[in-house]
Amino acid sequence: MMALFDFQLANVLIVDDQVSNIQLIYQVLKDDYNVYMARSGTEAIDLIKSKRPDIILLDVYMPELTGLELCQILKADPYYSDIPIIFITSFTDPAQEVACWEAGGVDFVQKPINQLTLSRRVKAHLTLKFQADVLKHIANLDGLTGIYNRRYLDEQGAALFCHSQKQGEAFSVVMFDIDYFKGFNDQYGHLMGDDCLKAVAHCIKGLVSDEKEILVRYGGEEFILLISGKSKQQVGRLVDTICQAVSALKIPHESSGCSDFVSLSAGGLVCEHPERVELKSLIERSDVLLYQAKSEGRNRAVIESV
Ligand SMILES: Nc1nc2c(ncn2[C@@H]2O[C@H](COP(=O)(O)OP(=O)(O)OP(=O)(O)O)[C@@H](O)[C@H]2O)c(=O)[nH]1
Repeated sequence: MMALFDFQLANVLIVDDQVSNIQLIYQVLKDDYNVYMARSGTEAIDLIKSKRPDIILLDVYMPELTGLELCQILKADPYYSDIPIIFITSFTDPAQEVACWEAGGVDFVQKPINQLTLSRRVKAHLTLKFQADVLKHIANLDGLTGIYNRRYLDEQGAALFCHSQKQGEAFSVVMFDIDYFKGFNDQYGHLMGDDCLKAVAHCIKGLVSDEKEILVRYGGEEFILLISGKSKQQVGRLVDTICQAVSALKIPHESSGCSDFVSLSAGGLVCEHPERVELKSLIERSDVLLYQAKSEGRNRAVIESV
């Protein structure tokens, strides 16, 4: 049977101030995973940012930043909170065990380390983590078009917006809507309507970059694109490219009052200083601009900056 997850791609981080402990754990795991090692909490934070480990094996007692403190820091950060942390402990005091659970650890391995227990625990928690990742991914996708859904917008849109605010980069919200889509459904039927939605979503997605742009299906025939770090001119060019690409699909639309083919209207707001506003208000204002594009004749984009 084919393995469901490729464990060899898993990144495992060992954090311990004692080289001998690191070496012992490394020997147990090195053939099965990508193993990274840190000798202090601060070194670990750098590796966590650059390698984004799938699991962390963390010594409880370390000078400066302790394992408990590092665990608390990671659990408080939504970006890292889902990384499972297994504490490597030598304590016998139940109160310290409680402190590890309260800090957010998922499990313990006692020193002296039993190698089989260590490797089984790591495998078990990696399996749970990968299963959770898959479920989360599926929950964030729109069932019809396969692009992200509104739930993803709520989670990751906020994260991208926050990133722009911190970096002081422009942030834009663009709303797209298929013109006269009710007429399309009435004329060609809902199944053809579904195919049209899929084709349009696929077309837009192909023009969007993954890193600093988020595309979601917002409602029935509405899509939202969030863009970080682009000027009004750049956003205008991207929106034109998207609208032209959808028209170039040449999906016949006899009930359209503005084109022979399926077309888009778009409303976009480019915010030069996102630190002064809320994402919700940008979405509302881009909706007003979309409405303006509709009332000015459809098959067009209205882009403004604030
Ligand atoms: N086939 C299909 N149709 C959908 C889906 N979701 C929403 N719709 C349809 O999309 C249509 C949206 O219609 P309206 O909101 O009146 O907008 P419109 O006809 O596009 O008019 P304008 O936006 O003003 O150009 C409705 O007929 C919905 O039934 C879907 O998943 N599949």
